[in-house]
Amino acid sequence: MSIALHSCNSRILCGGCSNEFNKNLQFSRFQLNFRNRHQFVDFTSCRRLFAAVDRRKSPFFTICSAKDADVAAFEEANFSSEKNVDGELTCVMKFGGSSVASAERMTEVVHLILSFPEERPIVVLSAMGKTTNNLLRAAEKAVSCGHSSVSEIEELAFIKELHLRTVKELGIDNSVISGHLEELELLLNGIARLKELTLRTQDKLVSFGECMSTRIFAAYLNKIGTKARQYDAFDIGFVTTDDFTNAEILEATYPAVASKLYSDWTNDHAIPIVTGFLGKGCKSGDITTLGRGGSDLTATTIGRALGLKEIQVWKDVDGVLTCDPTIHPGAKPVPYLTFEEATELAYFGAQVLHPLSMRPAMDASIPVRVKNSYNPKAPGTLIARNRDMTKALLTSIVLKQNITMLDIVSTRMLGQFGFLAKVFSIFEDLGISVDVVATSEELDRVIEELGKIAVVKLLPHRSIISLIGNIQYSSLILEKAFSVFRRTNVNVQMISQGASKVNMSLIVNDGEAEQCVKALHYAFFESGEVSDAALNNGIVESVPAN
Ligand SMILES: Nc1ncnc2c1ncn2[C@@H]1O[C@H](COP(=O)(O)OP(=O)(O)O)[C@@H](O)[C@H]1O
Ligand SMILES: N[C@@H](CC(=O)OP(=O)(O)O)C(=O)O
Repeated sequence: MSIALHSCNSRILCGGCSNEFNKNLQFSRFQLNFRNRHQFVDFTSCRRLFAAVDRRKSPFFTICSAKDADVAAFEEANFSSEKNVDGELTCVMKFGGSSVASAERMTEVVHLILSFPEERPIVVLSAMGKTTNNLLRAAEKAVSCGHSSVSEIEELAFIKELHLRTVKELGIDNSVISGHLEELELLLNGIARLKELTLRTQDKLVSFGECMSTRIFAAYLNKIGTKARQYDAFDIGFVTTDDFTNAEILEATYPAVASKLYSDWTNDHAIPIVTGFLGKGCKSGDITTLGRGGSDLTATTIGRALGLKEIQVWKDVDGVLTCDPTIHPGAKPVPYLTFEEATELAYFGAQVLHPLSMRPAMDASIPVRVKNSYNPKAPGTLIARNRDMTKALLTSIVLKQNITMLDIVSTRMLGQFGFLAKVFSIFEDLGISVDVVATSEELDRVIEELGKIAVVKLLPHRSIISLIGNIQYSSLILEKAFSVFRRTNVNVQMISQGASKVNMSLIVNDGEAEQCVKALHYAFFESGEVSDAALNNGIVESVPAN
């Protein structure tokens, strides 16, 4: 006899089961619903599987599936009344630094969460306001100021004052963070004594931001009578590489995190409040961070781990916008994006999302909603696998400034093969990504090596303007873009369409870049001229439509 199990939106279906299995179903529903793999198992394996589920209380197993038709019939017959089981965790809500910058903001966010009674969220928080930046500045100062002056570091005083004031205003006991503040000062003292800040120490240091914001938030929820439980991501299974300041999340994270959060939730329904941005190095066992803005990635990782129905990232803007609002205040929200578009946008410099954050959501096909915690009624941006591209022309304009361009001209005979291979192998040997040479030391090493085979010209102070949109209409987009460049008298120095289906990048001088973005934005999103042209060409308008 064969048993078929199927996981679908937090439901486990069990075909051909004996009553014995049905008894276990309630329990296994939580344990088994986060893997999207399918596999048939026979009766004996299934029995063993459930026995193991019972023994370990925190298992993760492959989900098994019957043919769709069998599953549908079985679902109808057995579980039609159980589709929304009360009490399951439903979504992730991530709030960035700006959303939890003060006691007042935290209170608003708490009310916002409670205004969705149908949701049982896992909450991910960043550090309060600009705490991460302040911690980094404090550490820089500690390196040079001498240990006796650490207590005078302005940023340390600011961090202490902000957190103590918040705790006081929320009416919570100081003890939720006082130990962390003391430890933080001790760590800064250590840095000052050693006159050195390693990347490992830097990660430990910035972790205080998220560790404190989540403790304050959870304590406040508990104080007002909503059960909450604080988690440090590095203690619940977020395992990463040991690349301090830019660690990568390892696969083992998914089952571990799901297991921990589900079993705690099953035992006691307290809202999980998880630190964003942090992990634990797999070899070192030390605290790592996921790169700036990494809390978005924490949120999508949890969403995938638990197979939740939605991941919400709450920011201080009405969603992903047509360009950076600090460059052009006329930026408008983009209602829909694909994962691919959101990834390109983030990768090419839109600060609104972490560049790697879409990956887990994409893998598990979980929609990501970008919302404004200051304006919750705004619809925000919905990011999903597909959207209707027939109406999409240009989605967003992204600017990355202060780029150095390298002009590499071969000193060998024209047409000599292998030149490009050599160029790329130099980057590979140095372990440096071609388009992201981050530090000037890296650049010096690259130039030294390239200088052996080519004449290398450094062209600093350049900007990359990325046009994220529907490359199917690339000629129309470029025609419009170039007419803007011509009108504004700007010479484009390089253009790259690359393999991406959604992005075209252009390089201009830094000094001209912002003016270009504004003019492009006007042409594509404000003037209506693209719509006319598009209509003449038999296609439709530029997004967003509103
Ligand atoms: N295309 C864009 N759409 C929306 N915001 C953008 C865009 N480009 C840059 N930003 C900036 O990103 C900020 C939001 O991201 P971030 O500061 O990481 O938020 P949070 O800290 O709340 O997670 C906005 O305040 C805005 O200034
Ligand atoms: N606090 C970290 C992580 C983060 O994601 O922050 P935010 O959500 O405020 O961008 C940072 O500033 O990088």
